[in-house]
Amino acid sequence: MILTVTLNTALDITHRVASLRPHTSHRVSEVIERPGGKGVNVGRVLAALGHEVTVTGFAGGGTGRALRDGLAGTEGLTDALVPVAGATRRTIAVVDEHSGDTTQLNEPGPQIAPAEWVTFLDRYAELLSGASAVALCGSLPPGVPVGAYAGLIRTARSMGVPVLLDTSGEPLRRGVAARPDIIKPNADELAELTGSHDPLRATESARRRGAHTVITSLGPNGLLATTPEGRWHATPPGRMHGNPTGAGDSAVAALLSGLVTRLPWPSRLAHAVALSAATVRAPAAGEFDRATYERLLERVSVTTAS
Ligand SMILES: O=P(O)(O)OC[C@@]1(O)O[C@H](CO)[C@@H](O)[C@@H]1O
Repeated sequence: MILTVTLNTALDITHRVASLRPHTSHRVSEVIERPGGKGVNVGRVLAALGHEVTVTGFAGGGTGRALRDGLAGTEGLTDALVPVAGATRRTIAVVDEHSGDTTQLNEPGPQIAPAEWVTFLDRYAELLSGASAVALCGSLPPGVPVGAYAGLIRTARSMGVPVLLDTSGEPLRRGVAARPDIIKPNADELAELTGSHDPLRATESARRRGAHTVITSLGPNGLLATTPEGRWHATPPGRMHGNPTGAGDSAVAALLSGLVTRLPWPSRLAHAVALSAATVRAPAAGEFDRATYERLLERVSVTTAS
């Protein structure tokens, strides 16, 4: 089983508008509501790829109920979310159909009480004992200590479970110092972590700080991977138009899938780029267009980076 952790789960609302203009009102042409938060999206994609996956983190209130209802019945996915008194947040993605741009509004999330955090830690250790890999994903809700991911990484490492971290800011900085197996920042998050805007230098700096492998997402330009076995740049054949929300989560799903099935790095990266691009073609995060995924897989270019 692959375990994904989303401490700040979300009910993702996607609104489509003809053209987004500040200071005006808009008619929404379509509303999509889906269970979300980065690790939840990773879990949904992994389940669609045929993996057994367990999602944990927190869920509460009416939004938490809607999120859990949305997960129920997903084949291969087990809901091990810890109930909390506060309400799960909503995140709003507004897709501008004219420009193709997406604007994201992410609420902060519910206050997590100290006792709820302790309950989560117990559940996490229990779940890890049956996990082949774990992904720690997304922002932290209020009340969760800023060093939370560092502690979760240390627990996973002490139990011999490979751990991937996908977060930003101070939680990323502290998490990296706990030596995760893989981090997957985007170029801005990596620059913030290392102070360097040169992606190759920045990945080396992140590795010196503790990350074993750094997979940097370069948006439409693919992925740059710096691993103990080598460095690669994987690029899609062309630019995809659609909703990019969740594209990074699909890359994480492919990296975990490649990790547990022991795919060589170049193939892992090809899957990650193709799946990511296929997610842009789907209406919401946590979903992908299978035909696009299969078509692109043959056409992703993976070259050695120097
Ligand atoms: O606020 P966070 O935790 O950083 O990101 C949350 C979020 O924007 O990320 C996903 C897309 O990656 C969405 O499903 C989700 O709502």
